[in-house]
Amino acid sequence: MEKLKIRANGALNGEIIISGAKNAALPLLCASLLTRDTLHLTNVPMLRDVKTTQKLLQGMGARVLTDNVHEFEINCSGINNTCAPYDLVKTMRASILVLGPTLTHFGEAQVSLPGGCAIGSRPVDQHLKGLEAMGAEISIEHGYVKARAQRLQGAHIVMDMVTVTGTENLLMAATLAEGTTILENAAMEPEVTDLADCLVKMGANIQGIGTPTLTITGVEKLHGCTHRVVPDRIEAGTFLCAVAMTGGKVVLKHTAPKTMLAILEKLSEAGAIIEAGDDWISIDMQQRPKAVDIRTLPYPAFPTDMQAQFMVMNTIANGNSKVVETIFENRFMHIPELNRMGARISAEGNTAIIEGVEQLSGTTVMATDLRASASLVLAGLVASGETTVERIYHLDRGYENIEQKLSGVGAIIERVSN
Ligand SMILES: CC(=O)N[C@H]1[C@@H](OP(=O)(O)OP(=O)(O)OC[C@H]2O[C@@H](n3ccc(=O)[nH]c3=O)[C@H](O)[C@@H]2O)O[C@H](CO)[C@@H](O)[C@@H]1O
Ligand SMILES: C=C(OP(=O)(O)O)C(=O)O
Repeated sequence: MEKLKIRANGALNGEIIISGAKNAALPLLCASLLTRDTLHLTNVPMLRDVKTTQKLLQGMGARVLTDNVHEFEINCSGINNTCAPYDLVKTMRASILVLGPTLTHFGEAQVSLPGGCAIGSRPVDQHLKGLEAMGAEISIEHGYVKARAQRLQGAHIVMDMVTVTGTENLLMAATLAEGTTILENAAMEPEVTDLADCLVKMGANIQGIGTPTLTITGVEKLHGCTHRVVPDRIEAGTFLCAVAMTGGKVVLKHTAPKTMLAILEKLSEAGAIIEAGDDWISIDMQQRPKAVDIRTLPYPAFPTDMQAQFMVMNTIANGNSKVVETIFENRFMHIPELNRMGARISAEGNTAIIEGVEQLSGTTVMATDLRASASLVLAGLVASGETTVERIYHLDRGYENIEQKLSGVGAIIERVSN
């Protein structure tokens, strides 16, 4: 099993290139199921979840024509199997994203139910309710969602809560449906917008992109296109938190600052000097961070995927803070591990209270989800002694070359296997 070993090495300085967003790349890859033509994606992050999606699509009959670093050409004209099996779905919940495009293009789909995971129960009822409203016949058999439809019909769907992959699934399904679909209370996350922009390039008719109401008029068929995956705002935010903790001056390149306003505002509140252009962000941190209160909410508010990283920053900040997690019911798995490193965090329900301490101390830690693992890496960058982060396969789902990127700006971090 691979681990990361980390030692504090003072301030971080230099440049980091940000990768394409995991949460955009996964639905974009699944959008290839909507056309017989080739979809050409660039700026695709080299992540475990991307490999899993590739395997999933190949298992259905997709051909990957180019699989260069950061570039995919994928063709789904030979799909001969409409099933997403449990073995792959259990390793990546985003596999549910094949449901909408497969059903609308091929008239049927079977996708293993993803089940709960470390951060919460994460049901997919809104995905299913929306597809049923569009005329799909859906049953749950032997742990699989089985869906059928001659051709989906446009419908007016009001989602009960803001769901990112739910919006993406219904959006993709509606592009080939007969008539007009209105999706209300749609997610406005930049990754949803990126998917919608790509679908429009493929010939889809979508109005209201970037708003909570998406109006999609179905077309007979979609075609191929070339699309660049939007930068990963969560990867960028994670590195900004690292610098806010260690101090120093780092420039992030290939970013999309406009998609990160809530994150950048909180970092400024913590005392960081932030500057940004169209595709770069610089952070200059010359003081101990000030504690900041956080409440996670759907975009454009503060993202749940940055909660653990801000919490770890707060552990060494000046002052006390409150972090409220409103999206997932069990997303505090990092707290016991951070407390083992000397943090003072108490949690009740969805609220954590953090008392800032001067110093954390290194030890062996592990986490059961992606961003919790990231928070432990950040803790290791400032803790005394050595920190060993175990089970880093969680990190590899969402961070491309994290140890190279951090060591490039002066961190002491290495991957070891035993
Ligand atoms: C691959 C991907 O893009 N993952 C992101 C996506 O996950 P994902 O799309 O799975 O998360 P959702 O936006 O769907 O979940 C939001 C909330 O809605 C609930 N819910 C969702 C759907 C449903 O049918 N029923 C239901 O009750 C969930 O349990 C959760 O409490 O958005 C999350 C929230 O920004 C992020 O943390 C994940 O990184
Ligand atoms: C929760 C996350 O991802 P996923 O939805 O893929 O589990 C995440 O990226 O933090």
